Amino acid sequence: MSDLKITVIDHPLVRHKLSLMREKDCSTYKFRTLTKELARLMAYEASRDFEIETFPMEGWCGEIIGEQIIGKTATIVPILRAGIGMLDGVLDLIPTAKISVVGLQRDEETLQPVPFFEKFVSHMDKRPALIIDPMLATGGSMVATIEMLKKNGCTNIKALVLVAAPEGVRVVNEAHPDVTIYTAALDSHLDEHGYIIPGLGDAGDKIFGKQLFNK
Ligand SMILES: O=P(O)(O)OC[C@H]1O[C@H](OP(=O)(O)OP(=O)(O)O)[C@H](O)[C@@H]1O
Ligand SMILES: O=c1cc[nH]c(=O)[nH]1
Ligand SMILES: [Mg+2]
Repeated sequence: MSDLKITVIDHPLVRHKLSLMREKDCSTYKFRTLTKELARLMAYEASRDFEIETFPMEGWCGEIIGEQIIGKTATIVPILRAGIGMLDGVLDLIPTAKISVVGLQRDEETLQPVPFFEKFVSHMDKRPALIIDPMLATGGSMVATIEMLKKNGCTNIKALVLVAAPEGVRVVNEAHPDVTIYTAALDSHLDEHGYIIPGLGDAGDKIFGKQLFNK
């Protein structure tokens, strides 16, 4: 696995919270709360390399040197549905961020992502983009999202996922080596249905409540 390009955020708080999410009977409320808390911690790490510039400012004791993040504010890109669960956590840290939305539904038979929605904010070429989705399984949904972002001019793209499968990381690395992936855990493998093992199960269903039927 050492050939995979991925940053595992193995902070004790992250490891503890992720284990709580793996519990068999984790409630929707608890799962949703932990998703938000983890997203907040991950956003802290993923924004570590945002560039800073200095500027003169008036402080209480006279002129001082202030610091500010350079350039246009980031756009957060939740992948519908499950990515919405991470949105508030990232916004806690980057409250001025703009939000672009991508809708993809993984076909349960073919495991291919089926696009159903996209809406991007202005100046995508000038903003860092932070894609959020709890699960990176085969990598199909992430690659499709990155392609949509690049088509709209994005050049600075990061992906934040709670759990990643090695198979999917490899697919994203090969298709888009410029994209940095952050995860709370790099798990073992995918099962025959494309679920991450040990993973979290169906993250969308756990955040929103189980779907009545699948289309
Ligand atoms: O890496 P992949 O194999 O593409 O799988 C990962 C995708 O599958 C899940 O979404 P799903 O399509 O189940 O939609 P949901 O968010 O509505 O549950 C998950 O949230 C990712 O978007
Ligand atoms: O393990 C997985 C794979 C795809 N989508 C999920 O919600 N979980
Ligand atoms: Mg789902």
